[in-house]
Amino acid sequence: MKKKIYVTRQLPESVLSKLRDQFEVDMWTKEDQPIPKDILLEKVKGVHGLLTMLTEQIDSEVFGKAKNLEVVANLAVGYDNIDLEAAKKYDVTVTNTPEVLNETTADLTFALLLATARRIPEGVDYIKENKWETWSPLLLAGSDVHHKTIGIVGMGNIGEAVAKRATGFEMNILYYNRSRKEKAEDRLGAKYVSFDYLLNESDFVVCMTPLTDETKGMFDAEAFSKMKNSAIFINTSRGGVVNEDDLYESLKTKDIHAAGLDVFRDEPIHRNHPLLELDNVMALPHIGSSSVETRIKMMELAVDNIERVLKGEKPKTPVK
Ligand SMILES: NC(=O)C1=CN([C@@H]2O[C@H](COP(=O)(O)OP(=O)(O)OC[C@H]3O[C@@H](n4cnc5c(N)ncnc54)[C@H](O)[C@@H]3O)[C@@H](O)[C@H]2O)C=CC1
Ligand SMILES: O=C(O)C(=O)CO
Repeated sequence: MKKKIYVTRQLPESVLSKLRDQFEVDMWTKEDQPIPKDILLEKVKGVHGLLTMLTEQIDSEVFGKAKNLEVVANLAVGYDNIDLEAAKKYDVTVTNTPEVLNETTADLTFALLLATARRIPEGVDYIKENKWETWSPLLLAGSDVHHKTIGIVGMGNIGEAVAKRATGFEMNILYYNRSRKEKAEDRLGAKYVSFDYLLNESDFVVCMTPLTDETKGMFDAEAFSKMKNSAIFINTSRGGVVNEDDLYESLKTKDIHAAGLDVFRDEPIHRNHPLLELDNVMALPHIGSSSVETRIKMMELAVDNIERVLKGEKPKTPVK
């Protein structure tokens, strides 16, 4: 009997065909919507492999129902949606998709930084709304990026790729990380500093940490109050690292200058969310790694991980 795999969102057949040859594959296909929890809890019964999106909470309830489960392959590098303790308890391997998305996510992070600093969306709207009457000296004047100080919180794979882009803009690079990254310092000229120093000194504060118990809400009123009034905050990691009420207050009172956000505590962010009312917020719908090439690489890696585990081999990218 073939082992069973359940995929929680419709993925291209070109990627899944590799699995279909060897396993029985079923998939949630409804209108590109996340699978409702009650259906997921039914579907996982009897499956050996689960290919999940970051929209699913894979918690002890799911593990408890999935008696045959051997592997959860998450289509993301972040795995805060998966209860690792429960996975361990039920002896299930968890895999993610690191590295293949580094450059693409760093591109988007830097694009968001540039767009927020130089007010690009406002410029686009200005023309579309037929407001442009003449060139004027301070029309939509933004903040410079080149030669400014960027502070990267979480100097991991993507943090380093962001720093690499900052070198092209001849920026002064500060970073704060759980541990010092001496190789990155040598290669990128980045300086390891304390969290407080980074907040005090940076013109751009970029968050690139995973969401963990430690990082949850680390960007709160106290952190924002330490930033310059001219500081721009960029978050492409996870919304949960930010206290969104505190961010709103800091932006509203111009305690910090602006924010570029790709991620939110609750996704999709509600259209009436106060942050979206602010002119100094640029919001994107969690598209950091979203280029066709990279998303396909992520899918291929997730498929490869599932295949390996179900064949009794070591996966390429297990979550440790
Ligand atoms: N917006 C998007 O579409 C995307 C978002 N992400 C997010 O970015 C995160 C980072 O991804 P990678 O760079 O691949 O991960 P990584 O594991 O290579 O890097 C994370 C870094 O954060 C550091 N870190 C962890 N806890 C910390 C703390 N409390 N204080 C300071 N530093 C801490 C780690 O030491 C590590 O260097 C992912 O976990 C994910 O949540 C990743 C890809 C796309
Ligand atoms: O990989 C992740 O963690 C994402 O957020 C989407 O690529």
